[in-house]
Amino acid sequence: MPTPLIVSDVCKSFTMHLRDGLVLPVVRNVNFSVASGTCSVLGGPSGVGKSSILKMLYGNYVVDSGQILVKHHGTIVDLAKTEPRTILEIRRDSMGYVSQFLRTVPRVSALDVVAEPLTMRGVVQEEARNRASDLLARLNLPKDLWQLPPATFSGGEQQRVNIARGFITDHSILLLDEPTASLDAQNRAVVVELIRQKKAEGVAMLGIFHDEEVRALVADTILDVSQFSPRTMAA
Ligand SMILES: Nc1ncnc2c1ncn2[C@@H]1O[C@H](COP(=O)(O)OP(=O)(O)OP(=O)(O)O)[C@@H](O)[C@H]1O
Repeated sequence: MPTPLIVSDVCKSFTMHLRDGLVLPVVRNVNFSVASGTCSVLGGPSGVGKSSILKMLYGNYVVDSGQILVKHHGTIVDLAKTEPRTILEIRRDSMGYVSQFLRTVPRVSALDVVAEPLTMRGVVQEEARNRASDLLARLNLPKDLWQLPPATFSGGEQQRVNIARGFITDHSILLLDEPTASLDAQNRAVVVELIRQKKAEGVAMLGIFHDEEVRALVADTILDVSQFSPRTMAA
């Protein structure tokens, strides 16, 4: 499959069980694909459903209907219908996600937080740590922080640990949820360079970037999510 991510006729609504089962439709008939070596950016106004789409694609939100086809171990899997065990396998081997905020684990050093996606896939610890060091250095995280757990790091430092953790793998699909939100100009430029490198390696990326300058530098396509919003359809 030259296109590792295809989203077909996906609909999603939220049911508010504490509000007498009120149903809030969020997106309808979502159709798009992301080709290898490209970065598509989800656009549209606040609340239109951009983050919800990323969360559906990562398997955090269940969809009402439609298909989310991902390339995994040489086959095509419909993530919308597959079992949780396969979703975890897809996350480990095929699809990465850089969230806006780092979920810290007590007592695990920043270096090992970054190295973990590789050790989980069987890379020996020394090599994984070397690759983690390269990325942390590239992202200008001070070396004296590498052995510390990131819980007390600043917002921008935590985000850089998170970016390093997301970019360390060779996943063929990468989802990016505002990876540059808390970064200064120097580190934003590093992230733009990392994204370009992933494109050259053939990775299919889908992201949310509110920073227009970064968006212009990385986006091959901008997908206006308003076209999938029942609210704008009704307006
Ligand atoms: N877990 C949830 N339960 C109920 N409603 C939700 C949930 N997650 C999102 N929503 C609603 O879905 C709509 C879309 O939210 P979403 O976060 O996807 O928008 P967005 O386009 O990413 O917004 P922003 O640019 O402000 O981050 C909003 O109206 C939001 O209130």
